[in-house]
Amino acid sequence: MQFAEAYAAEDIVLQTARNLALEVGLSSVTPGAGSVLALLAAAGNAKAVVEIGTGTGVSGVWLLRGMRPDGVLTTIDVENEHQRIARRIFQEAGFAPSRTRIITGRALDVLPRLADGVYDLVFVDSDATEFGACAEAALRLLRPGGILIVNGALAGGRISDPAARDADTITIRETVKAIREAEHWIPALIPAGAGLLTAVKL
Ligand SMILES: C[S@@+](CC[C@H](N)C(=O)[O-])C[C@H]1O[C@@H](n2cnc3c(N)ncnc32)[C@H](O)[C@@H]1O
Repeated sequence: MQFAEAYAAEDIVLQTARNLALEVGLSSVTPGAGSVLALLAAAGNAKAVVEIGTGTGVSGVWLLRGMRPDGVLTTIDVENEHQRIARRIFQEAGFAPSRTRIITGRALDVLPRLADGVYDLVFVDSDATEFGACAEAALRLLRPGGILIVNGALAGGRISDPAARDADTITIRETVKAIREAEHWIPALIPAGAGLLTAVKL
């Protein structure tokens, strides 16, 4: 696992974004998880991507690096201050402002305003108690063949501990189960970083 994380080398821009996240008390996707985001964005030839939980832009930069050169990342966060940092990071990473659509607001208020069936990838990395609702929204937003990725799917190692009954773990457990059982998803749980629940929409 350590080797896999170290294999995904991060440049100075990503290191800066990661350090700024720590300064404001935020977690970011690990380098290993980030490299999976770039891989899946590239494999899906992603042009239109939705990210829920901009943070300071670590995952956004990884996604943009995997997306098509004309792709647009729509990224949502409730905290304007986090997005202010992310905007600077995207610029420092060399992405034109036209490559990002940065929307400030609560995910469940913003997602209904986004168009149906036109997105290639939806990445969820915000409030765990809303993961189920975000996954449902993703089903509407994604085109057939589009990819859903939910970060934090291992619930900090608590996912398989039946004694863990906190709200976050319960929602994550229910979301992981619902996606495995639904006929419209082809799922895989990738144990990179905090765990990436990944599913392709049929
Ligand atoms: C773990 S951080 C995201 C890190 C980012 N994806 C990265 O790897 O660089 C979670 C972010 O979700 C935001 N957030 C929390 N609840 C939210 C909600 N209901 N709607 C939108 N954003 C939310 C927080 O403000 C925070 O910036």
